[in-house]
Parts: sequence; C-alpha cells; structure tokens
Amino acid sequence: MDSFLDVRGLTRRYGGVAALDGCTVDLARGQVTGLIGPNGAGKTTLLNALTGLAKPDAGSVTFEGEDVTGLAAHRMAAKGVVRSFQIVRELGSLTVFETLLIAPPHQAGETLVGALLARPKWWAQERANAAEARRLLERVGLLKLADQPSGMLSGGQKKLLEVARALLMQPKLILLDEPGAGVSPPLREEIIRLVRELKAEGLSFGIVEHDMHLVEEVCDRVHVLAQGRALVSGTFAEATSDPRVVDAYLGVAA
Ligand SMILES: Nc1ncnc2c1ncn2[C@@H]1O[C@H](COP(=O)(O)OP(=O)(O)OP(=O)(O)O)[C@@H](O)[C@H]1O
Repeated sequence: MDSFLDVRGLTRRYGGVAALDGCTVDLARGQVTGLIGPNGAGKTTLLNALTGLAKPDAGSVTFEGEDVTGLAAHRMAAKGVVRSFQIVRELGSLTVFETLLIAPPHQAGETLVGALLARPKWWAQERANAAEARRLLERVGLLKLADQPSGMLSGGQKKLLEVARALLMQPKLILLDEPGAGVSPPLREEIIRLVRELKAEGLSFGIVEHDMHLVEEVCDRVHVLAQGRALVSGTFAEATSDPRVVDAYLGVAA
C-alpha cells in the first residue's frame, strides 16, 4: 500500500495527562481524512505533534516513507506537511494581502510573531510571494477584500485566508484545525467546495472537526480518537454507527 503519513504509537504527556496515548493512525495520499472524537480526545495534540508544535514522548511519524518524528514545524513544512494557523487578533490592522504574505511559517518562523521578528527575511520573500498571494486570494474568493484590514473578516473568511496561507507553502498535506468552527453556513459550504476542489487536484488533507456535516461532506475516511488513541477508523457512516463511538461521545468509559 502507498505509504503517505503513518503515525505509530504516538504518545505525548502533559504532567500526568496523556494527551496522546499510543495513537496509531494513517492519512492516505489524495484523500481527506477526518480526525474526530469528543473533547479532550487528543485531536489538536495530534496535529501539533505532526507539525513540530508538540514533541512526542514516544512513537513514530513517517511521511512518504521517511521518519519525521518530532521534526520542527519549518522542517515538516519543507517536506510538504503544513497546518493552518489561526489569524491572531493583534494583526487585525494588517490588510488581508499583508496577512497572507506575513505568514509563511516554514520560511520566517513558526508563528506570526516569529515572522514579524524576522522582518528583513520577510521583505525579500514578500516580493517573490506577492504574485502567488494574489492568485491564492482569488482562488479562495478573497481578492476583492485584499486591501481591507484582516480584522474585519468574518469567521469563515478568516478560515479561507488560513487555507490560502497554507497553500502559499505549496504543501502536499494540509492539516486543518476546526475549519468549520465559527463559520456561517454559506461560507462553510464554500470551505467544503474548496477542500473538494483542492483534493481533486491531488492535495491531501487531515481535518480536526466537530461539525459532523462538514466531516460527512468532505472526509473519505475518519479516525475517531478517544482518550489519546484511535478508537475506530473507517468511513463516516461506519464510524458513526459503531457503538464504541457512540459510547465515547456520550462519555461512557471505553
Ligand atoms: N499544553 C497542554 N498542557 C496541558 N495539558 C494539555 C495541553 N494540551 C492538551 N492538554 C490536555 O490533553 C488532552 C487532549 O487535549 P487536546 O486539545 O489534544 O484534545 P482535543 O481532542 O483537541 O479536544 P477539543 O476537541 O476539546 O479541542 C486534554 O486533557 C487537554 O487538557
């Protein structure tokens, strides 16, 4: 089988809490994989561990056959694994265009603040990225808002801008943390359309999401996480009809 992203026995502890506890999941090339599960299941920690923001205590991550366990964010991004970063409120006075350009995390730093501190480097990259940034804003339907302060964007428009920022890094795999959260229904449909379109072009996705409509619409497969590990994997229909999953969501001890 084509090996894309394979997570084996990943463990990450915070004090006495095992946020990930021997988590084994795989994300397939060219597919949208949902990472779902009740609050505190370890979904965000998994995204963080895959993108250098949480160092695993045990286990392994392999991407395209190469061991990438614990690599820093910029190194994962260079390999083609990129996660979306929330647009922080303090940068709301920057225009949409500037916000897109200031945030190529694999280049200038892992955070927006890091990107700001690395300004000279950023200016050089800005010129190279400007044309591509315009193209991507058009792609996600935000070009008409390019000169507006990004703080004025709605929740859904911010999510679209986050996807554009991830795309600027020319990834193979995009990891999205709750793309449907705080998004109005029309823009949620727009995000669903965009993810499907990008998948058709060969991009792969891993999506952490509580909005089951969005998961059902875009995910080829889902892994249901509970208590730091994968409980059930399969299609959305298979997973959500599994009694163990129902129990996990209802808070019944596994
Ligand atoms: N930085 C941290 N420090 C301490 N505990 C943490 C930290 N990050 C996560 N945890 C704990 O690890 C567990 C898993 O958290 P995580 O955020 O990964 O779950 P989640 O599935 O993303 O939850 P949600 O759906 O509510 O966002 C929780 O018990 C959480 O309190």
